[in-house]
Amino acid sequence: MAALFIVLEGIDGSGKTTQGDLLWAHFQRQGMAAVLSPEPTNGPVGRLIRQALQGDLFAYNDAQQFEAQMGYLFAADRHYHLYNPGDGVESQLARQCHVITTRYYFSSFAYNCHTEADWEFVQRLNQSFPHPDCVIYLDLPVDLALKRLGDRQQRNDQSPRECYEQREKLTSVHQNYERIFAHYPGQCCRLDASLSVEQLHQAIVTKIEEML
Ligand SMILES: Nc1ncnc2c1ncn2[C@@H]1O[C@H](COP(=O)(O)OP(=O)(O)OP(=O)(O)O)[C@@H](O)[C@H]1O
Ligand SMILES: Cc1cn([C@H]2C[C@H](O)[C@@H](COP(=O)(O)O)O2)c(=O)[nH]c1=O
Repeated sequence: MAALFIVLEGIDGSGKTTQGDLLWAHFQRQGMAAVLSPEPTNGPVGRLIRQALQGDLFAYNDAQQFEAQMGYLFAADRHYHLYNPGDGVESQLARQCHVITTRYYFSSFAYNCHTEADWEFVQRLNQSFPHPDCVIYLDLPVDLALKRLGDRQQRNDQSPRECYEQREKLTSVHQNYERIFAHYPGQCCRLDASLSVEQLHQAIVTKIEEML
């Protein structure tokens, strides 16, 4: 059985981390090797991205210039994510280890594109990267996402709020996801992310087990 490259996508607060952790634990219980491998990564470019998202880095006044810079950085981080010899996706799959990533190039289209020129630009930056075996889109209404992010922020008031976690941006991101998945040719599964944690986990496991 070939190892799977599985992507979880969705707006901030949709439950990607929660579901990724549960799917990883499911694989472990089944005696299958699996790794959680999020984007942005914890590699050098990923750490730079985190600084930028927390507003600590660039002094762009123009939002489009900021997004173009982020598009380059995310593509560079994705190359590292896929091909770094230590724990890159390619080497994990070669070791028969499933890879569960929260976010992939879909997020670059969703978050870093505002014009048709942006879509073409992000397409060029990511065109050489492989499609995953399956992308699971956790579809959550923006209002519910904002509530969850607020609740999470109250519980972990140490974690800085990131620049994209606000209504107007997440509304635009949600619309971009609709466009992406209306045309995506690969294996894709859209799930209602407002389901309970356990219901959503079971739906994901059912989808993945169809592929094993
Ligand atoms: N199905 C669910 N029902 C209710 N709350 C949930 C559900 N899934 C996750 N949550 C809660 O919502 C918040 C966001 O979840 P999580 O961190 O998994 O989302 P995320 O998509 O990884 O977010 P981000 O993209 O911001 O990292 C957390 O506080 C989590 O406990
Ligand atoms: C991969 C990727 C991510 N982003 C944005 C989306 C999020 O707001 C942040 C951090 O991601 P997290 O899941 O909240 O940890 O990064 C992006 O703009 N473009 C991308 O390609």
